[in-house]
Amino acid sequence: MFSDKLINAIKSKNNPTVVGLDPRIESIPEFIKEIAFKKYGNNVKGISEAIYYFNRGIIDSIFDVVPAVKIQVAFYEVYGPDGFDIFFKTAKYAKEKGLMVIADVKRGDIADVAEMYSKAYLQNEYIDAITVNPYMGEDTITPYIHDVIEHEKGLFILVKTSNKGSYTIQNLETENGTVYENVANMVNKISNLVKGKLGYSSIGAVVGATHREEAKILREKMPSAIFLVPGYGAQGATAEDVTNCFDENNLGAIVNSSRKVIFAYKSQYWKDVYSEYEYAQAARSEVLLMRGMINNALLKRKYIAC
Ligand SMILES: O=c1ccn([C@@H]2O[C@H](COP(=O)(O)O)[C@@H](O)[C@H]2O)c(=O)[nH]1
Repeated sequence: MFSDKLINAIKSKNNPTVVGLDPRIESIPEFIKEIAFKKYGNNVKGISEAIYYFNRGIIDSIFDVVPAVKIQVAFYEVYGPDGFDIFFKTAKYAKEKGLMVIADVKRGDIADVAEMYSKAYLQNEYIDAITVNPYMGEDTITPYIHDVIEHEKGLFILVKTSNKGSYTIQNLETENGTVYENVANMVNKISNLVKGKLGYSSIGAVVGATHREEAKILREKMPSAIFLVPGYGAQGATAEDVTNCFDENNLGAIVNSSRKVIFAYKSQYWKDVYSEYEYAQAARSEVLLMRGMINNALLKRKYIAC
């Protein structure tokens, strides 16, 4: 079952983080673009191949220390069929390296269309889980559950997103609490249908790292859901901010960082240590730093609670 596999991978790597493969062509090292453009031209094919070369470097450098990667489809979709091809090739490459693969596709549509999305992603052998948008209602989530069970896949449902604008709709008060609390109640109900041996569900929630207080409420509302937590690093959230997403066993959450890890070689912190040729080593150093910071913050929280 997806949840057992993910929790075991987090435990064995002692690392509750996921690296986001959100490649922006302008931030990819020049040497990679030169190679790819020379071979394929400075066009969507050349760009897609540059992205694939870049992703492979990152994956080779981090696969032994992180449990999973999250691939944001928008950065591939933008390059049409060539980009889409690289999206699935990246998923395959990561999977073959033993990583779990979360496809961040944020789908949401009426039930019979959702069934097609489910087939496209949850029935793909290289994808372990996807993100979905529940704001069209519970009936639009139901079609994915069959594939979650049948193919042992995972689902992360948007509950409280990391962006500032999430307040305008998700924090609206209703007679039964905020909108996001209502969505959390729905996720909790659904997640209880698919619990693994370790007590966690394969149906989890997306909870932004940028909302410390909301995370506390949500952790209580969805005790068996694994939280996928974006917003760490580039969006400003810190290791202390994410601790409320974890349960009393310091499990039950996986924190994503995309730009800050994959383009670490360009950052203030690492730019004098690594050249562009060493972009992948820089990513590894950044993710190890992130692991250390989060694990320390979790330990500190445990000691304070004792
Ligand atoms: O609430 C959400 C849900 C998803 N995301 C995704 O996470 C990454 C964040 O990238 P960073 O570079 O680490 O900021 C990106 O793929 C988003 O689509 C999110 O940010 N917030």
